[in-house]
Amino acid sequence: MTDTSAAFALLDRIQAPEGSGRDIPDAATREIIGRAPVQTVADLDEAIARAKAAQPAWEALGHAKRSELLLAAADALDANAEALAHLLSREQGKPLNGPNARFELGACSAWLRTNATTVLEPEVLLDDENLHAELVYKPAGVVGAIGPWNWPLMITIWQIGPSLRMGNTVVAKPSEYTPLSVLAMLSVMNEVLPADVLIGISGDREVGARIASHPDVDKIMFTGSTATGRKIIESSAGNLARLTLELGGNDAGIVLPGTDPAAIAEDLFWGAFINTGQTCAAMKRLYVHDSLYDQVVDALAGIAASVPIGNGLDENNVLGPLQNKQQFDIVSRLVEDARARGARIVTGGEAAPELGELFYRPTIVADIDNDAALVQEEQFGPALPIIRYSDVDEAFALANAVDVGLGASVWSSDPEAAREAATRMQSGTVWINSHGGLHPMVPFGGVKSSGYGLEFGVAGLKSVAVPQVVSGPGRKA
Ligand SMILES: NC(=O)c1ccc[n+]([C@@H]2O[C@H](COP(=O)([O-])OP(=O)(O)OC[C@H]3O[C@@H](n4cnc5c(N)ncnc54)[C@H](O)[C@@H]3O)[C@@H](O)[C@H]2O)c1
Repeated sequence: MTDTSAAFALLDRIQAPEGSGRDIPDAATREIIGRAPVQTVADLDEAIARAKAAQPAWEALGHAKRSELLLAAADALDANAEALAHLLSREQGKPLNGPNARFELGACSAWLRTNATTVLEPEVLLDDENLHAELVYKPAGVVGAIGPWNWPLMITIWQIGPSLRMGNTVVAKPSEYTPLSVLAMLSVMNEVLPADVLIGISGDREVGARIASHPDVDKIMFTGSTATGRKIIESSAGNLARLTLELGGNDAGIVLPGTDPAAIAEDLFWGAFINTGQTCAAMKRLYVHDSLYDQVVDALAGIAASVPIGNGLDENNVLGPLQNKQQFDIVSRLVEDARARGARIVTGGEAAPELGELFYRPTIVADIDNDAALVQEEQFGPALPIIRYSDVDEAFALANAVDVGLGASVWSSDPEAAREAATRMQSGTVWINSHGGLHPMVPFGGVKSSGYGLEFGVAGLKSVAVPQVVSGPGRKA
């Protein structure tokens, strides 16, 4: 096990005084690692008032100075990356190694640097004899950022980086499952940012609901479940706050005929099992052509049965526990339902209590009907149902026959066929021969009930701005 003392030093900055707050367990061992402050709606109101008061001066600093400060915040994150990764690993459960905690910290500073250096220029709409019209982008004002527990640091950065870059101030509420690592990260960034530009608030859903309905919140960046997204739409109706909603998904992958299973097996596996499957844009169901079905199932089962799983602080492990009991129960229930329906559990399909209370073995389920709950619901865990198909059109029809559309993927040895097939997927993003890869300059967002609005790149800056048309005399004036 690695040394966690630096992580505890960060924790001491933000946790509630002894005898108060809410105990937060280590996801793997269930030991209590710290106490989350329990802030109230009154605390939130006060935080929003401070953020509102700080906004004009932050905007007035200008792009160059804000960029400089955000780059300094990214440096501060890098300097504390190892400590934050340890805290994240304990609280969230993801291992330090693999595409997990250290990877998440690396993504945080990379995204922040891209935000800091991306420029949103005014757009000239018309420039003729009579009229010059352009669109300029101004900060929305105060942004309320509400995040989930699966990639808590990275998703918080996705929400706050563009917001700060554009001159908004931010009140950020982490999930009640992972408040400590997010508050610690914000405290590191606040070493270099002006006071009240970025305020963390640790509260429950009541506090989240108040952010959504608060008259002084101008923009809400929400990432979480579709059910909560719907509530936020309702709560924000009164003040018409602008919304970016990144919601749940049920991503499909389709392996087309003529693909080499050995060449894609590792990428298929990580496309589904990254972060123990607790990833919004992880592959949650895989459709494989009859001609390759057995080979793909065997290859994935071989990886699933041998991948190192256990406590995230052990450098050997690359998969950890489920983050919380609720999620553990959902995955267990869906796999049991598949078993009861006669699906074949090729590997896994059971808890791993010798590793800890919330560990579940990576699970491959074959010969499963498309209408099984494990296929139709967002299982958000380490279980991949693999559905056999013989007709490509039918595979696309089944893949699209859900009410969500976040990511999707098409796998083929023929790049032309893959490109042609890709656009048939009803999803915000479709990847070819990979699943889930994101880039800070490439927009990301969902369609259907996976939400609306885009994050990342220039589109992400627009989403935290309000456009204004400036219209004046044309060239002949
Ligand atoms: N589309 C994406 O980019 C993306 C990314 C990550 C996770 N997700 C989705 O998030 C879900 C998992 O996250 P979760 O379980 O933390 O989601 P959740 O909806 O339960 O909670 C998310 C956040 O909303 C807050 N909240 C709860 N009720 C609220 C209310 N009435 N008003 C305002 N805020 C409220 C919670 O306190 C938490 O901070 C999955 O469905 C996953 O697909 C989506």
